[in-house]
Amino acid sequence: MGNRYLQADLNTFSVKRVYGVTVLTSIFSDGEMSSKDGIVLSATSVDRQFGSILNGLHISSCKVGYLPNLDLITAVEQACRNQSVGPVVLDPILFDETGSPILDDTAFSKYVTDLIPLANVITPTIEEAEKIVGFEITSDDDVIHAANELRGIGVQNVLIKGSNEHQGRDNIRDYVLLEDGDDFWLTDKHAPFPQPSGKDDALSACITAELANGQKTENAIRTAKEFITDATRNVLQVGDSIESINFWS
Ligand SMILES: Nc1ncnc2c1ncn2[C@@H]1O[C@H](COP(=O)(O)OP(=O)(O)OP(=O)(O)O)[C@@H](O)[C@H]1O
Ligand SMILES: Cc1ncc(COP(=O)(O)O)c(N)n1
Repeated sequence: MGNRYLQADLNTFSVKRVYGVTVLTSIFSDGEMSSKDGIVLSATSVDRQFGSILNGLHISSCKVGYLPNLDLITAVEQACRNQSVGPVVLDPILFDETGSPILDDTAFSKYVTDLIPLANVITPTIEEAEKIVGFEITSDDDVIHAANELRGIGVQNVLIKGSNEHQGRDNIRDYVLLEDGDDFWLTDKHAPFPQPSGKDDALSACITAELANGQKTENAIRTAKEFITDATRNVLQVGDSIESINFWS
């Protein structure tokens, strides 16, 4: 977890009146996933963290983010499969900030085969969806095809996040394919630069929080997107250097 990513999750949970607890997989500075200076925790540590939060807490839903190696994927997969963690929202982090893949082939294969099918909702970017389904996405039809392929892997609900690179300058459109086969696009005006950080984590964290609050998946996704829209329009200037989405919009 970079120093701001985890906080974006917890700030979102708090605003949504959900009590958040965490299992840390790693520690690194913002934007330094690719550096060798970060710390990747052991599977044993992750097991113990799960043990401690599951001892006495009822977990209503669970967000899974950065998992940089096979051992951590296996540890989290086992916990999600064997423990009572509620619906799983999987936010794949498959590339570091330089665009290099994070997982080696064995770990990636495990991720796709064993972790993705456990997800109630998966929220890849277009690049992450391309990596998982194994073909390039250059059109709306490709996005829809990729979402169906992800459903084919076993994930129940898919949200593929838009990208202005693929969709033009004005709008950004996320595509949603639900378990029952219903699908829709969530369209938003592309917010002007500079972009506040935290949108990625807040989107999946908000879906997770809404599921914990008992919302149906479609409502959880729609509410989360509205939350991102509002939070992106009202940039929060924290000190001199941090431009964050505004969780309290
Ligand atoms: N420029 C933008 N204007 C409005 N919404 C955006 C913009 N960029 C991304 N979003 C929305 O934010 C959500 C998260 O998308 P994504 O993970 O691609 O963002 P990101 O730019 O990587 O986020 P961040 O760097 O802030 O964590 C999606 O719902 C996406 O549509
Ligand atoms: C631990 C971690 N690393 C990277 C990102 C992606 O962030 P962004 O969407 O800003 O690239 C993230 N959400 N969490």
